[in-house]
Amino acid sequence: MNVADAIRGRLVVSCQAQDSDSPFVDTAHMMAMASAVVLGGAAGLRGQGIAHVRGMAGLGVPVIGLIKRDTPGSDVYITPTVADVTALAQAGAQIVAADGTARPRPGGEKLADLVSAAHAAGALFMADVDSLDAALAAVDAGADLVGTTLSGYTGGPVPEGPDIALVGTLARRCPVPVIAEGRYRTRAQVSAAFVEGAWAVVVGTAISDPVNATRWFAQACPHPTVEPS
Ligand SMILES: CC(=O)N[C@H](C=O)[C@@H](O)[C@H](O)[C@H](O)COP(=O)(O)O
Repeated sequence: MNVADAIRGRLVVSCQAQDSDSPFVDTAHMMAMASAVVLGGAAGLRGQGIAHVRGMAGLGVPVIGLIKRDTPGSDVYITPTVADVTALAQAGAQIVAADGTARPRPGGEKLADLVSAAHAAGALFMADVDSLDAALAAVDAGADLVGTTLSGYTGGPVPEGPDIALVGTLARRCPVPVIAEGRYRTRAQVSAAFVEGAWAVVVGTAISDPVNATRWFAQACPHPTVEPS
């Protein structure tokens, strides 16, 4: 079975430490989290950074790897460069995810350069997009999968819920698997994405980030939470 087929119709869990002071920055702690979600039925993992990707690659399910890094003069922060793509594939990511928006990349590199680097290293390429236009351009550049990961994050306020409508639009217009990702918090949202044609759904924060998930619940309480400094 190829890697894309292994996640078809199934849940992928993104295991990322969103806060620099999260205990899950530590690779051993993150491997405990990743092992737990595999035990619970995650058919794939999405991981950030070489150390975490290398660890997750030993857990027996496909890994979507990315590197988040700020780059001077560019808004692109998910796997900005060709070198990042190669390093992730060499660390064991069978799918490398990178920013697939129309925003200029650092160093003038093109999306097609990143796709070629992934393929040269034996990995598939997932374009994290924010729109139909970006998805179509990514497919033209050779992307193997497109994800709605960056919808809501490239301008204006970040919406509360996932962009399920974009999943449907991409599924109808793109000849590659469409991965629903970004702000999936409930089982109903996951089911709705599959109805719209999602190939797989990625859930992150709601499952694997207890720091931010705790904040959501704490904010619903009548007394404000004072977070430890
Ligand atoms: C926008 C961006 O940088 N998204 C990142 C992509 O890898 C992660 O921070 C998200 O946690 C991931 O996409 C899963 O989404 P959610 O945690 O909402 O389920």
